Amino acid sequence: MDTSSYSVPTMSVQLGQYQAAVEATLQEFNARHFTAGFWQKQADLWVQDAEAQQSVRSFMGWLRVAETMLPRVGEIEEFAQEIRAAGFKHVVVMGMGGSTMTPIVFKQAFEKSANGLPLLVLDTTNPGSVREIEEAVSLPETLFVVASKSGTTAEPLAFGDYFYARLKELKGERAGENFVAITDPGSKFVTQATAEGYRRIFLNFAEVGGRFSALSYFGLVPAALYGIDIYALLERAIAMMRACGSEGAVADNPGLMLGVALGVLAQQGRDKLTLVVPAGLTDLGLWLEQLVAESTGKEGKGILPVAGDPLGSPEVYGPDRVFVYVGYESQPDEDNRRKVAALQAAGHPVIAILLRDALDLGAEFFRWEVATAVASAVLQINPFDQPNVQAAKTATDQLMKVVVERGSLPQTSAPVLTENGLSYYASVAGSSAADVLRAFFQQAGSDNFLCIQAYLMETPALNAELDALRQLVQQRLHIATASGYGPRFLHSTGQYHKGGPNTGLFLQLTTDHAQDLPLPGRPYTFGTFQNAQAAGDLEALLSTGRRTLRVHLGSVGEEKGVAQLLRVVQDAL
Ligand SMILES: O=P(O)(O)OC[C@H]1O[C@H](O)[C@H](O)[C@@H](O)[C@@H]1O
Repeated sequence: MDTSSYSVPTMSVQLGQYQAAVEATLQEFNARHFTAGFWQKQADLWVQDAEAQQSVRSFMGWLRVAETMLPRVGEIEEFAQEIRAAGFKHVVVMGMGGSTMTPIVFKQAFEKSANGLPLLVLDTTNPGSVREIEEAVSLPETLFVVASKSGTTAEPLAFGDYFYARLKELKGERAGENFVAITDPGSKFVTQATAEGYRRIFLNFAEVGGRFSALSYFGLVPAALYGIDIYALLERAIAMMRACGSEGAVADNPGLMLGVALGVLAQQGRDKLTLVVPAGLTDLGLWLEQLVAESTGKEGKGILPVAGDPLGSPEVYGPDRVFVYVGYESQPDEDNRRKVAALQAAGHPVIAILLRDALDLGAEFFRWEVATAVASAVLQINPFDQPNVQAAKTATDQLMKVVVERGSLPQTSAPVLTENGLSYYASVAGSSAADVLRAFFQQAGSDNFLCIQAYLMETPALNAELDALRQLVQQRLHIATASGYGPRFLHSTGQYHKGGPNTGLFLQLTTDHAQDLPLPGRPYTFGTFQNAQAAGDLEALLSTGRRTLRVHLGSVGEEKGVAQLLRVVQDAL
């Protein structure tokens, strides 16, 4: 294959006063032949402890996975053809974190091609969202792709069991025809999928970690089913590999440049990677959040990707930002570009990447994977583990044990206040909801961020309300804001929240789930599972000394409850 005809997407890096510091680190890295060591998986570039070094070495399979996958394109495309020929009309990919982020990006960035199948992604335990997917498809004509590297993650197993039981009611012993697994060789899930007669099991690669798996079966199987030219995606990724030094010394390594810039900026306090994208690329933010936050957010260090923050004028930003614009060469995207230019003129560091078309995402996945690993070397941390994600999972597991034994979640401590049906749980107090919120937000320092954690059903209306809440906080407090739906963010930015610097204010939103959904074979519902995940994470946040406020919307209703909260925040700030 000749990929030499592909150039990689352009990137401009304007660092202002940080130029000299970034150049000094680049020179130092080049002087010690960092790129050569990187491709040789030299683990002491990141960590010095022998066990941690072993872990680093064992998760670097992503470096060459695009090359490994290229000869397998035919096999994946034949499979997609088989699915179309069998009469399937929909594809639902189910999983968490790295196992579903790439299909989410593809679905938004690409138009479904004429021979592709409509694609939906399920990555939440919210009963309303599960029901929404069930109602959007014709079950017998739907292919369910259960994607889990470890094969032990609770959510994908629950999704698989739920839809398998539904299909069994409709097709009896032939239910497995509608199911495909993507998992690691030898995972427990291989045994289950085999026993249940899954149509196909794609075995991925143990040495490719979840958030670095975009260019493996996890990204490529859904892409091919959706009708994307996966050969072209890989060709562009391989062009980027070469530009990043996979075949020997290179002069301007775009992954090294980006990674050193982000790492050095974070060290200098510019640790909020604020992403600016046109409408068709907003979900790239979800992918980047997972890659960057989960890889770097540990040991009190890290880079926080801020996606979906309303883009303001320079005066609303503190000196904790680096702005990264990712857009299309051919799209003017005037409003964003004008604002980014103003930010640059005001002295903020700005990095801009221009894609020719959506297939360039193949190259960008690889650039960002390299950059994340390089930034982690600057910060001297292991990019491939996620120790604090486990803490929340363990707390949730404990709570679920209680649910199994006693039939319901244990009582939490009493709220500090209940007003108009909303209950407030916090370490700060007040005689009204506005007082509680004021006290909560008064804790914010200038380099802090607000993180909204919504264990609710994602809808366009709720998204708009959460955006309005973020905008209000940004305008009144001039701090970064982030927002995520639980449990999705638990497998992504959740690592940074508990393992990164203690600069977050966490606003958790939960509800009673008036319309719940039973989980087959388990003595609990999706709603209880989701609430246990919220409670488990709250415990993990508190145990690492994080400042939290949980607002339980009870039976007020999700959109109505958040609208009410927004009005209280307006009064409070
Ligand atoms: O693919 P799985 O093994 O099911 O893992 C899904 C996700 O779960 C974990 O929480 C990790 O933190 C993520 O990095 C991972 O992508």
